[in-house]
Amino acid sequence: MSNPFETVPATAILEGDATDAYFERTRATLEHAGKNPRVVAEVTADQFPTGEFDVFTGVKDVATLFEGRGVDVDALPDGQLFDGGPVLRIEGPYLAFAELETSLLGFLSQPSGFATAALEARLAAPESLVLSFGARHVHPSIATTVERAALLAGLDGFSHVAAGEILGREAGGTMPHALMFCFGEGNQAEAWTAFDEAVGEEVPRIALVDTFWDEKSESLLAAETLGDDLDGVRIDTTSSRRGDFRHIIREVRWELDARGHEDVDIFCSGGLEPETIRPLRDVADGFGVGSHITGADSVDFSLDIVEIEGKPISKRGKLSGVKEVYRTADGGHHVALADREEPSDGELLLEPLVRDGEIIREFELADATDRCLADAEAVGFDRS
Ligand SMILES: O=P(O)(O)OC[C@H]1C[C@H](OP(=O)(O)OP(=O)(O)O)[C@H](O)[C@@H]1O
Repeated sequence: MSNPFETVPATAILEGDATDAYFERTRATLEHAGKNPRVVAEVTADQFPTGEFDVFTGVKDVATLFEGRGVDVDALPDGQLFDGGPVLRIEGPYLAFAELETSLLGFLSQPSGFATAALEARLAAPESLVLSFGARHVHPSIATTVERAALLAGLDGFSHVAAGEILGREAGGTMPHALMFCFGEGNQAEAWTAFDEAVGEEVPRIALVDTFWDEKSESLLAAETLGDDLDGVRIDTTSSRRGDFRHIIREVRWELDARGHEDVDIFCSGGLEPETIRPLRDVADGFGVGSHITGADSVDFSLDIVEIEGKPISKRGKLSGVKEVYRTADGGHHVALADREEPSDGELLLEPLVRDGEIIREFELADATDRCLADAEAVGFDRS
């Protein structure tokens, strides 16, 4: 079978078949009527600033989508934070891109949601190791999307191997409860020893210590078993057994230190949210975050024609006319009509992405991460 998982292939996306049926009917109707007006269309989430910022990403795939199409596209840089107004603008004959709307919005909406949630986790523990562990919660075909969004928001790593091969980054992680089960209760030391003997020396020795006995007992046994080979322990305590999770971590820290294991790090995972990470960041060394990122709401972008044959137009509730968005010196997000005076301290945010079908922007993930973290500071991104 050529498509055993029934996923939409890249060829269908590029050819405009990954579209809502009514766009095909729109093409048939406009061609029948001999209409193909020159338009300006804008992608927005909120017409006016709301005071809440989101991370913009997915624009690399949008550039690929529009390559070779006879239109001009401007967009925010990858990783830019935004709050209202256009994040992307298309100019050209409407039928040059009509069917692309569905994929265009999909490429932006879900990844921007992932990246915004990942930024929340990142800023909940700025000095800690924070890893993306949520690939298991999404369809395998978008695992790379999740992991790229996590890296863009500044997370330190991720778990999905195939995504790592695409992104050019080594996937990481610790060990699953399944490994402990296969050795059985009472044989935890055998499991950790076998792991230490079996995996490459570059792999951190982080023992999972919450499977059968309490976290302190298993942590001390792991330290006694692996000695200086032990890099850390992972505590993934099920919520029904957590109680005062911070106290558990402090107790494990105390008992490890009391026995000379100050170098053994403590990692936490399991249903972690920014509000649960913040109280742990001074007692734990790292966090694995999954469902907070993968369960993020998509950013509700829509594409609206705002000018047609040079004249402003909009549907009720939307704002007509070609706009620009600016980062102001006080970290604000200013939206204004493009033909009006720009704010004196405003930095224009929309930049050329595609010109007459040619991609004219480079995409370096590290640059996007730097931009994301710098802008988060500039705007005072705070979801606490
Ligand atoms: O989605 P989140 O809840 O934030 O966490 C994702 C973590 C937690 C989960 O633990 P388990 O479900 O116990 O899986 P495993 O036994 O494989 O560690 C698994 O280790 C993932 O890496």
